[in-house]
Amino acid sequence: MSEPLLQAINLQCERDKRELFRDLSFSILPATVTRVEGANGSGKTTLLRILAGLSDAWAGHLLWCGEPRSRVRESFLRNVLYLGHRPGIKPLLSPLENLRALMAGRRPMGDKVLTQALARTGLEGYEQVPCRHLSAGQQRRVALARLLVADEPLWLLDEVFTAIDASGVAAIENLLQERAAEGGAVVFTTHHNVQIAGTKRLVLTPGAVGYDD
Ligand SMILES: Nc1ncnc2c1ncn2[C@@H]1O[C@H](COP(=O)(O)OP(=O)(O)OP(=O)(O)O)[C@@H](O)[C@H]1O
Repeated sequence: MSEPLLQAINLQCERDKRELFRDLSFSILPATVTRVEGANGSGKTTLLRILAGLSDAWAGHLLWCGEPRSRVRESFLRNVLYLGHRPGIKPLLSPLENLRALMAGRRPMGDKVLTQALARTGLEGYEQVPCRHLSAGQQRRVALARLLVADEPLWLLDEVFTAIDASGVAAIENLLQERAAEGGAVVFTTHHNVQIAGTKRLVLTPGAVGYDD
């Protein structure tokens, strides 16, 4: 069996004196898709932000490729892609400019490849339009184009299906499944009814956590 990319051991998180989770342990293996589930406010976004290294409001241990994450932070950050529940798109910039910005500091990539990624998300003809003139779903698609040019082995995706139409949802389902088939690991949250074969479930409920191992 392959080694885990990410291991969480006895994670604990409290917000405003309310415990969101404790003794939360799980492993994220290559070639897997994991869905984090739970009611509104159960801590899904909080957990993804902790896993992405964007929140310090936790206790416990996180290992990246078997090493304490804090010791290999740079390597971890190079190898993880996080898309938050807001599209993170700059409204004054065009889709192409936004995609260039989302790729900043990563693998250099020419405009031709980025334009093709935008076209695959249905944004052909909108490459140069300021994003503030795009619909909510189109803005979300700009962020999703980032996935099409991603080679990071771990994707952490918070509510990326929001505002996406039915054909877009099906395309993302396929993309995540393909990603896992290529050996990548995907952890995602959604309130949508999403079907991805073989998806593991990590369920956050107050006082208890379920995980398919
Ligand atoms: N920065 C913060 N400071 C204080 N409390 C916070 C902070 N961020 C989140 N919380 C609290 O933590 C709890 C969990 O929030 P979180 O956004 O992780 O839930 P969620 O499961 O993603 O919810 P939803 O399904 O509604 O998106 C909420 O009660 C929220 O108020």
